[in-house]
This record gives sequence, C-alpha cells and structure tokens, in this order.
Amino acid sequence: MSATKGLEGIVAAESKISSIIDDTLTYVGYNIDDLADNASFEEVIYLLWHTRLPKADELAELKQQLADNMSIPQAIVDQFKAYPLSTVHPMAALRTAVSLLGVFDEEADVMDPEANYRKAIRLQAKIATVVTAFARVRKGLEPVAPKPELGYAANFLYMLKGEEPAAIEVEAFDKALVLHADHELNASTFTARVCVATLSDVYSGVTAAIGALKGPLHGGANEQVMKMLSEIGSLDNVESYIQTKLDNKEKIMGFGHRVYRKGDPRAPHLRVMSQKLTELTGKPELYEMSVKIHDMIVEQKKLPANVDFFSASVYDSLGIDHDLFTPIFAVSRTSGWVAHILEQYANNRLIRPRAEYVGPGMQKYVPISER
Ligand SMILES: CC(=O)SCCNC(=O)CCNC(=O)[C@H](O)C(C)(C)COP(=O)(O)OP(=O)(O)OC[C@H]1O[C@@H](n2cnc3c(N)ncnc32)[C@H](O)[C@@H]1OP(=O)(O)O
Ligand SMILES: O=C([O-])CC(=O)C(=O)O
Repeated sequence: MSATKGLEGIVAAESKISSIIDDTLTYVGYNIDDLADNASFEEVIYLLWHTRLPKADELAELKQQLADNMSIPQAIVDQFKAYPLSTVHPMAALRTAVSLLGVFDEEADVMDPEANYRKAIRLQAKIATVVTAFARVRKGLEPVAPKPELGYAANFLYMLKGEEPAAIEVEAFDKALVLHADHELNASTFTARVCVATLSDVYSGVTAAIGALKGPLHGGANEQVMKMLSEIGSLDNVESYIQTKLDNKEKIMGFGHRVYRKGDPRAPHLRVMSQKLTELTGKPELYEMSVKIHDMIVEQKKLPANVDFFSASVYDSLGIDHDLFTPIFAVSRTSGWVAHILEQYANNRLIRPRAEYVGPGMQKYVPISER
C-alpha cells in the first residue's frame, strides 16, 4: 500500500451533480458559462437538488419555500451577542450557528428522503439569515428580517445592509452565488460526504463542510486575496510586493488549482464583474491591481487565477466586509453540499480509506519510570 499525497487524482465517488472535464465545469451537464449568464441562484439550487432544471411553477414553489423558512431562532442571535465579537471570525460563528440550527430542528435526526429535503430547504434559507445577522450583531445592530418578496440574492444584501440593493448589485451577487454553488469533489464537499456516509445528519455534514471551507487553501482564500490587495494598496506597489513574495517562495492566494490546468472557467466571469463594479464604485485601481498581479503570476508561475481571486474585488465593490467573503462562499456552496449529502444518502457506503503506516516497527511498552 502506498499513499497518494492529498488524494490527488483519486476518484472517490460517483456523482451526477457536477463535473470538471478538460477544464470545463458543468452542473448536471449544463456549462457553467451558460448558467452564469442565464440562471438564477434558485434555479441552480433546484438543478443541483433534483438534477434537472425547474419548470416555472417548481421554481416559484422553491422560492416561496426559501422565503418562508428564512427566519432563525432568537437563541442564535442571543448566542452571537455573547461571543467575543471583536475577535471571533464569522466562519467560526457560522460553523457554530449551523450546528445550533440542527439543535433547534426537531427533524434533525429523521433520516427519510422527504425529511432530509425539508431540512435542505430550511438550511439553505436560514444560512443567509445567519451570516447577515452575525454581521450586524457584531456591529451593535439588530438583524433585519427578510422580505419575502425579494429573491435569495437580493434578500441577502437587504438583510446585510438594511436597505434594498440596486439591480446591478443583485445581478452581480446572484451570479457569484451561481458560480460558487458546486464544484465536484472539492475538500469541503468531500468532508460533507465523509461525514454523512456514517449516516450522520445533514446539519453535521454541513457543519463539517464549513470547517473545511474555512481554510485559506480552500474557501478562505478569497479573504486572503483581499488582505493582499489591501496590503499592496496601490498599482505602483504591485510589482515589488508580488516579486518579493515569489522570491520568498510564498503562495499567492487566489492562484492555482488541484484540478484545473488551463484555468478556472469561473474566474473570467468574476473578472468581468470586477471590472464593471470597481468602475461603478470609483475604485478602478482595485481591478487594475488585480490584473497586474494576475499577469505576473501567469507569466512567472504559469498559474491561472481560481474562483477566489476576482471574487475578492467583486465583494469589496459590493461594500461587503472582507471577513464575510468566505461565509458568502458557504452560503452558496450549501446548495452543493446538500446536493452531495442527499446523493450520498441515496447510495450510501461508509467512506473509510486506508493509511500507509510509516511509523516505527513493533515496539515493546516501556513503563513510565524506565523512560
Ligand atoms: C475554492 C478553492 O478552493 S480554489 C483554491 C483556493 N486556494 C488558493 O487560492 C490558495 C493558493 N493556492 C494553493 O495553495 C494551491 O494552488 C491549491 C491548494 C489550490 C492547490 O494545491 P495543490 O494541487 O496541492 O498544489 P501544490 O500546493 O502542491 O502546488 C504545486 C506547486 O505549485 C506551487 N503553487 C501552487 N499554488 C501556488 C500559488 N497560489 N502561488 C505560488 N505557488 C503556487 C506550489 O508552491 C508548488 O510548487 P513546488 O512544486 O515547487 O513546491
Ligand atoms: O475544487 C476545488 O478543489 C476547489 C474549488 O475550486 C471549489 O471548491 O470551488
């Protein structure tokens, strides 16, 4: 037995949900470019959960179900108020709150497919409220109740800021949600599947996935990209900052990918949005800096940008706090996690690989007094 470091190239599950073949990403066979340009996030949720696009009445029903389930237990808001708010990261708050949602869901451990689907809707609906409520509570503000007549993306921005977003903001945010919704067997989705393959519950699977997404090698990279852009500060500083990092053999966040070689097909969509939004908000330098970084990394490291690189300047342009970028990724990816969890339950087998033992050979126990 010999180990493959990082399970690179190992096919660990069959899935009908999304595929990456020759650098092309599809959700259920629909090209991500097509979906990014045409589908709403709610349509994508339906697609991932039912492996087909919804008809008009089915989409209306899902939107209604999401709107009806957005409120969260007051106990979660009260918990937030008790946190050390100046230091707690929103991803830690989210991880804990999703676990708490499970505590308050009477059906949490009911394992039939209908109950699991109802939980999927509740979780997808409430996770937007959880993230926005935490974002407000830590600023000493009260959470804003969702408006049932708004779509998912608009409601998120409304609950975050307390005012209805402009159409262009909704369009950009909705597209970002579509682009982040699913991605084959990425680290957090794999984590979710491993968790529920023990027949643990949906909330445990998503809580585990949030923990995996939090790391800077995965979803946490978008916040780190913004940190880097803020540190660089101006177009003039890009070259020396990036060159120093490269000379020191440091990783540049938002670049590289385990699966894509030619490039992440989501990045060009985010790049276009970044250009448009930074111009609109009067911060075109942020986009120009991003492009300069991009060109240096592509030229010197031959590494293309991944989904996290241009999303940073997109979310910044939408006036979103930088440490909320990864929680927003989680809000979108919940749709994919849940799709994979339901798929895992439908054809389950415990996921239990082996480890190649590389420690010492057989040893004889030595009493503590003789060590
Ligand atoms: C949503 C997402 O999760 S997308 C990914 C988000 N993560 C990031 O943007 C973090 C930065 N990128 C990375 O760390 C990596 O590219 C990963 C984690 C995404 C993929 O990692 P892996 O497939 O394991 O590649 P690995 O980390 O082994 O890198 C291979 C080589 O490329 C280099 N490399 C990879 N990414 C980068 C980068 N962003 N900057 C500089 N060098 C890099 C590594 O240093 C390594 O070089 P070496 O062979 O000389 O040691
Ligand atoms: O697939 C991966 O390894 C990471 C990624 O891009 C994602 O989860 O969107």
